[in-house]
Amino acid sequence: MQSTPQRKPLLPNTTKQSRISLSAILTSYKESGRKSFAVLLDPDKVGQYDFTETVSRAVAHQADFFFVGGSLITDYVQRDMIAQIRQQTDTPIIIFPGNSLHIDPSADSILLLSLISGRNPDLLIGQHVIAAPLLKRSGLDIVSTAYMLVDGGAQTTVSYISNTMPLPHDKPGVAACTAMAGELLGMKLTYLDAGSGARRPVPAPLISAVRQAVDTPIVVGGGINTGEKAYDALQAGADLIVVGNGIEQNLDLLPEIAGVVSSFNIKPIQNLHV
Ligand SMILES: CC(C)=CCC/C(C)=C/CC/C(C)=C/CC/C(C)=C/COP(=O)(O)OP(=O)(O)O
Ligand SMILES: O=P(O)(O)OC[C@@H](O)CO
Ligand SMILES: [Mg+2]
Repeated sequence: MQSTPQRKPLLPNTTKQSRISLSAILTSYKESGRKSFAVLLDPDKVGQYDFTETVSRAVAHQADFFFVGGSLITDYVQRDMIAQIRQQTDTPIIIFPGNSLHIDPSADSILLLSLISGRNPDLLIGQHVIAAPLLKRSGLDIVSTAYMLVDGGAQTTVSYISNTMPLPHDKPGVAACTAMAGELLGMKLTYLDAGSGARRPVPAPLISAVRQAVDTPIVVGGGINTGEKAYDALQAGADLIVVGNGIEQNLDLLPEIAGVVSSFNIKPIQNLHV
């Protein structure tokens, strides 16, 4: 019998290994009670504000992560943006993708979002099938994420683009069951998002209900544009908060957010008497 000749793969397997595991970092932070914050940089808005200034201020105020992404990306700037952040800092860069076109191996991690609050099969599994071979080769740290949109008081870009209905903001039980399903399906992070620029952020009772329902780290974003809103989300059980528009519009929000986050991280002084 003739043996089939072994074909050489057209492309070599990637040798790049991501330097981080975001879910391991967030899980260990959660276990030690440490809270963190990420600054969201939208490649579509790069010409609209001084992006390098935002990065250096975020670094000065010890932002834990940079999220890079948007529902739409209308120009080829994402890669340059990542390179620019790398020039300024070692802070991990996480892609927050709107679709499979946004995969870029030059980042550290990518949130593999499955939009489990909606019933759009393309965003539950379709994009993932298309992206799987590229993701496998990318060397990126891939973070399986239960992504849930929560009604933030107005139509947001994400709910329009995703053609999905967000979870009702006053039904914490529905949110808790949805988050539980995501965790049982093996997703490593739970992300509650009121949508970028939301009029009202994810309500505290809804965050608390999800906190009680799952053990995964919880990320909360959308409409966090004051220190008080950041405090409320963290106090209700968020492990990581994500701030985009608020910082784009007002850099002075950065020290405020950083102050709130670190107030949760200051441990009470131990009793030193023996
Ligand atoms: C399979 C891969 C690689 C990705 C799947 C991607 C999925 C399922 C995305 C879910 C739906 C979606 C469109 C998410 C986008 C989230 C995001 C990056 C929001 C950032 O805010 P913008 O929506 O750009 O807000 P602005 O209106 O403020 O620009
Ligand atoms: O732009 P903002 O309103 O901060 O929202 C960011 C949010 O989409 C991240 O979850
Ligand atoms: Mg955008």
